[in-house]
Amino acid sequence: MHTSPVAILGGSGYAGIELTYLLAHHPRARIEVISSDRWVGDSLATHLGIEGKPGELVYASFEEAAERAKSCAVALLATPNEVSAQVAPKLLAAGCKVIDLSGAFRLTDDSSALAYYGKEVVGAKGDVRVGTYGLPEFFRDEVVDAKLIANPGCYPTAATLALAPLLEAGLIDRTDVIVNAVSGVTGAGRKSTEAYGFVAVDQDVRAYRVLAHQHTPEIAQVLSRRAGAEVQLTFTPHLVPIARGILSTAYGRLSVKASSADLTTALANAYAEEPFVSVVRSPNDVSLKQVVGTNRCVIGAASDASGRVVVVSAIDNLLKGAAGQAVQNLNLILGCDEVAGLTQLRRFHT
Ligand SMILES: NC(=O)C1=CN([C@@H]2O[C@H](COP(=O)(O)OP(=O)(O)OC[C@H]3O[C@@H](n4cnc5c(N)ncnc54)[C@H](OP(=O)(O)O)[C@@H]3O)[C@@H](O)[C@H]2O)C=CC1
Ligand SMILES: CC(=O)N[C@@H](CCC(=O)OP(=O)(O)O)C(=O)O
Repeated sequence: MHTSPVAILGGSGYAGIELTYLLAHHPRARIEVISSDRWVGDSLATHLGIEGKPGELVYASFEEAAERAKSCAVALLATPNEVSAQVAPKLLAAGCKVIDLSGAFRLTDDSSALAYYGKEVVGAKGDVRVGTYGLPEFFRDEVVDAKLIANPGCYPTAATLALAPLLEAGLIDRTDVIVNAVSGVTGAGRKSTEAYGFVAVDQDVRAYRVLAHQHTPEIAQVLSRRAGAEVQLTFTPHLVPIARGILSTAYGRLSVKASSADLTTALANAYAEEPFVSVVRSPNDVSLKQVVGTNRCVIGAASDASGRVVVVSAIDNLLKGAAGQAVQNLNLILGCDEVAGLTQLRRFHT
């Protein structure tokens, strides 16, 4: 079967490694070039145990890979924001489509982009300001024809999948939405600083970047677009001592009378045709073990007599929150089955 050549830049990072596993034996894409300055010259077999011909591919320096990527059909960027901001315009100019896993091209509002990502990122983007937001469940039709896809952030994927259908249906008040979420440590990338080391995170839980996290404007942007009016949001992320996974708990207020069953039905109807989103009977039925190692998002909602709404959702930050979603977008761009390469994933349900 015909396979399209793709490039992975940032192949040695947590997200890049997941991309490599997902694409090494993909039915419609083949990794033509992959970058890692730390592993340059080594093979995929050496570091990841990938078998057969794909395992023989060797990591190229970023500089070389970025050049060779220009002749690929699609480049997947699993690089820091400022690196993506700089390289994406060059790849696009050469005719290569880009799926960027960083946050560099997600925010449509320039002042938010500047405030949360800084001059270095915004300045490097040139004329290419923003990408098509690659959340297939909401923007599939745009993704199919996109040249630059801004792959969503991990927290925004979990939070927006949970809340958007309820806001769209006018079931919850858009002026007071709260999201608390916990993330595993891989969410921070391969940082070797003391703050992310085993001793620092083990037996500890903490909130971080309170009222200042870069995913706040991203979640608000997507929810506002779906709701058709501005959504006011407070978002607080927490770091927990697990390797991977995000569990998001969203709070809202009913704007009309609706039972837990009504909310569950609204979500189930919204995602009835979605291969990667499951709606369960109760928020108590959502857990990380259901999703880690898969491209799935599991969602459960409930309301009480006071009008309080709670929606819990879970994803694997490295799959539905990063590499899995990127491959879902790649499948759409390549015109193949959206679930290609994403259905045989492992689950850690022990
Ligand atoms: N981790 C997560 O859960 C998620 C991550 N993302 C985003 O995906 C991107 C990758 O994240 P993650 O895998 O966690 O990050 P990592 O820190 O684990 O990996 C970063 C990768 O980028 C490469 N790299 C680092 N600096 C440079 C540079 N200056 N020039 C070229 N290459 C460079 C590294 O390669 P080497 O050192 O070998 O050269 C490595 O392969 C980031 O933008 C992140 O925000 C998005 C959603 C979720
Ligand atoms: C635990 C942890 O540190 N998580 C990261 C997740 C962000 C991320 O992965 O970056 P994107 O914005 O590209 O999605 C953070 O909070 O910054």
